[in-house]
Amino acid sequence: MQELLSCTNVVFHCAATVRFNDSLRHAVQLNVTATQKLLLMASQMPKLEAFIHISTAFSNCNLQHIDEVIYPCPVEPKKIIDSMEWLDDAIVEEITPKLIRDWPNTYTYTKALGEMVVHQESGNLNIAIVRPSIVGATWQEPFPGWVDNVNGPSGLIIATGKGFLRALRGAPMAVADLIPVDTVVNLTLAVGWYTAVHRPKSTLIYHCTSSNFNPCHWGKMGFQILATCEKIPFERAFRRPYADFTTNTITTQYQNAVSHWAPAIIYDLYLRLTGRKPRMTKLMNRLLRTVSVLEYFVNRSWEWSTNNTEMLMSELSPEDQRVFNFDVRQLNWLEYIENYVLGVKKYLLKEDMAGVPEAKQHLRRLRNIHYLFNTALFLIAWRLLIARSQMARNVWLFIVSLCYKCISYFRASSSLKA
Ligand SMILES: CCCCCCCCCCCCCCCCCCCCCCCC(=O)SCCNC(=O)CCNC(=O)[C@H](O)C(C)(C)COP(=O)(O)OP(=O)(O)OC[C@H]1O[C@@H](n2cnc3c(N)ncnc32)[C@H](O)[C@@H]1OP(=O)(O)O
Ligand SMILES: NC(=O)C1=CN([C@@H]2O[C@H](COP(=O)(O)OP(=O)(O)OC[C@H]3O[C@@H](n4cnc5c(N)ncnc54)[C@H](OP(=O)(O)O)[C@@H]3O)[C@@H](O)[C@H]2O)C=CC1
Repeated sequence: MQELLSCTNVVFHCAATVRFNDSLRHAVQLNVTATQKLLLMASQMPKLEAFIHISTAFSNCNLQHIDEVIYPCPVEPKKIIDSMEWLDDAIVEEITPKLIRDWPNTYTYTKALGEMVVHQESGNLNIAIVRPSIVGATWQEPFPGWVDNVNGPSGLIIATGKGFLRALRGAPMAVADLIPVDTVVNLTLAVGWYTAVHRPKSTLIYHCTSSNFNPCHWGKMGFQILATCEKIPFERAFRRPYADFTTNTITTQYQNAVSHWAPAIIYDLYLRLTGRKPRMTKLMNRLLRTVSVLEYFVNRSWEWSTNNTEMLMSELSPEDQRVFNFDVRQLNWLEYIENYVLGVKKYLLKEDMAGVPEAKQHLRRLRNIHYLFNTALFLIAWRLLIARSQMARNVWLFIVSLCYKCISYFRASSSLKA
């Protein structure tokens, strides 16, 4: 502690819980109280030049247009921190929806409270806030596509590539504000430099977002994820990668029943019959729970103003602009997403490129099983229909007699030619 207090020049405060469904108590502890404690600690650092707080572009996701300001919270963070001291877990659980109001989860709500704490308790500290949007794999450094956790889209890319996720409630034309992790790091370092050297009079907020500079949509992103999974498939897929966006509750429920639950139940039945432990329904349950907490962000678009980020870019020397590049106007989304999917394959799934031919062969087998299964299903349905309906029987007789006549005609015409 003594060494930290006496030697630190710049604090980058990134630590947080990023789980959307964390209990309010835990999220407040990590994202609000810890921020307060770190500010207190920072105020005892004589050599401190800058304190950079990492928030999220979604800390005000209850608004549609977000400016580079700290918005007031309905209940003072201090009151929330105090109440966590004496309220028991059951009561905290009960009042959570009332406290978080139109924030979709405890994560975004407590990140907003964290910003307020920074604003109220910064004292004489030289502070800046960075708000990244949805952090994705690297764009350039140390190499394209590097990723090390399943947060954000990465987990859903795995689920899509392995053929588990077939439909997602989302708006294909909604803005997908993804930002590569190396861009976030570069911008954060540049903010550290600017804040320490230029010492702005007020706390500056930097939106580390892409849509203002180079917008991309979920439709385009989903399409490229599928195209890459087709070209370089993941190993041992459950089904062929195919997915689509659904737009209303009825189609979502239909897709969940037909494309998610039915295959999982059938597969588990097959596992049981072959003496193995069923696991697919459990996995599907977890996947759909994850989807349900993420889909809020795939159904809406936000606008972030980026004046401070643009100002920072113009303040850097040409050499620093190159070394600490955060200009996403140069980013090619299709190339980036392809590298992202390959990074997920390599660094998260630990799959080797040497296994690609076998993975492709596996997809061909899955396609044949799919055709066979659909044909069998159709024949069974047809057979049941014929047994029950006179009209279906008449149609069936008509088709059979038509086929018979065609065959007789071709036979007769070929024997005439001979
Ligand atoms: C025209 C063609 C169209 C084609 C369509 C194709 C569709 C293709 C798909 C496209 C992908 C689109 C992706 C959209 C994703 C949008 C993401 C938006 C995110 C907004 C971010 C806001 C920015 C931030 O500031 S926050 C940082 C992001 N935080 C997170 O992502 C955290 C998310 N995770 C959680 O909240 C929890 O972990 C939760 C709720 C998922 C599960 O919690 P639970 O308490 O049940 O258990 P855990 O112990 O936490 O985890 C259990 C288990 O799940 C794994 N897991 C965690 N997160 C994910 C994930 N995102 N995806 C998959 N799996 C996940 C976790 O690792 C655990 O696994 P174990 O094996 O048990 O360890
Ligand atoms: N991922 C995203 O899409 C976005 C993330 N952010 C923000 O970026 C920051 C980093 O997030 P991300 O890297 O995604 O999340 P991770 O969960 O990967 O990282 C969180 C970090 O916080 C540390 N941490 C958690 N709890 C504690 C604790 N009690 N004491 C000390 N350290 C702790 C973790 O340390 P350890 O590894 O030792 O557990 C880890 O290094 C967060 O502030 C998040 O709000 C903002 C926008 C988007």
